[in-house]
Formats: sequence, C-alpha cells, structure tokens
Amino acid sequence: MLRIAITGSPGVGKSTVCRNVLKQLTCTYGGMVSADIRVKGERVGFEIRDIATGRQGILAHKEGTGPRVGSYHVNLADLNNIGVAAIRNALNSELVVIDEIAPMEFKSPEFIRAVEEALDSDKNMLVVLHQKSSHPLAERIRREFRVYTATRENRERLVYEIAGKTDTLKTITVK
Ligand SMILES: Nc1ncnc2c1ncn2[C@@H]1O[C@H](COP(=O)(O)OP(=O)(O)OP(=O)(O)O)[C@@H](O)[C@H]1O
Repeated sequence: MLRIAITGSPGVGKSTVCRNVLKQLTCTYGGMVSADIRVKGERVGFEIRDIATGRQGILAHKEGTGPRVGSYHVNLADLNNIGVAAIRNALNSELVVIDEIAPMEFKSPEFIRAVEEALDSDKNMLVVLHQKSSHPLAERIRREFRVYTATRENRERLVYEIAGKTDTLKTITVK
C-alpha cells in the first residue's frame, strides 16, 4: 500500500507536482483537486473538481457567507457535495487523490470523516498536505505517510521521484 503526501510552502507548486504525477500513472484514480480562481491576476477563491466526473464547484471565495479561513469563506455545500462525494467514490479506484488537506477543508466534519475512511481503508493515497496545520488529521497523515516537501528547487525532480515510487500503480488496468 502506497501512502504519499506532498507538502511545502504556500504557492510553491504542490498541486502542480500532484497533477504531474497523475499524468504518469496508468492505474485508476479518483478524488478531488483544487485550483485558484483568479480575476485579472488576483486570486479571489478556489475551485474544487471531482477527478472522475469532472464536476466542479467553488471551495472558497472572498465573497461568500461560509466559515472564514483567512480572507476566504468556505463553501461547505460544494466541499461536501463535490469534494467529499469524490473522495468516497474514489474508494472504488486503485488510488485516492486529495488536493488538498488544509484548514479550509477542516471546516467540514464530513470531509474529515471521508478522509478518515480512506485512511482506514487499504487504498493507495496521494494527498497534498498543508505544511503548518496541527489538526489531528494532519498530524496523523504526517505520522503514517511518506511526506515529500516541495521547494522551488526540487519541484520538477519530485514529480519523477514520486512517480518512481508509484511503480506498482503503473499497471495496465483491464476493465
Ligand atoms: N514547476 C513549475 N514551473 C513553473 N511554474 C510552476 C511550477 N509549479 C508551479 N508553478 C506555478 O506556481 C503557481 C502555484 O502552483 P500550485 O498551485 O501548484 O502551488 P501550491 O503549492 O499547490 O499552491 P497553494 O499553496 O495555493 O495550494 C502556479 O501559478 C503554477 O503555475
């Protein structure tokens, strides 16, 4: 069983490493990924996407009503209906991907439960983990996962290092 976490400073390229590792894999995978929402270059929020279905929503936005993390309001409806559902459905594939596990996501008890279910399963997992969070779930992942810290210097090499570790996942899946 493979359990890999990518961590590092804000904006260093963690999500990009995760996306580029996925491009190298031939196993089945599912889960959630996130990306910036930018208006005229300025980040105003984050979108969330179910890898398997392509369903998209808003994870957090500067304008909103949900619980606050920094200058963003977390959209619990989309986090639960899209992100949490994506994690649960990913339990049917060979690899569960979660980008990312961080203070915004911790505002949802359902998200925490879904990640715990994945952790308690025998599934391979690739996650992006917030570097500073001391949430018990973040601490558990630091204990149980092989953690790679992305930097500007290593972020390209890291893709191949992690993809190399996932050799067992480069199987041709016959459906
Ligand atoms: N290897 C790279 N070469 C050039 N630009 C990169 C590379 N990796 C990431 N970037 C750029 O850096 C920015 C941040 O990347 P990314 O979103 O992957 O970082 P992150 O660490 O996941 O960010 P956050 O802390 O906001 O989650 C993006 O604009 C991305 O295009």
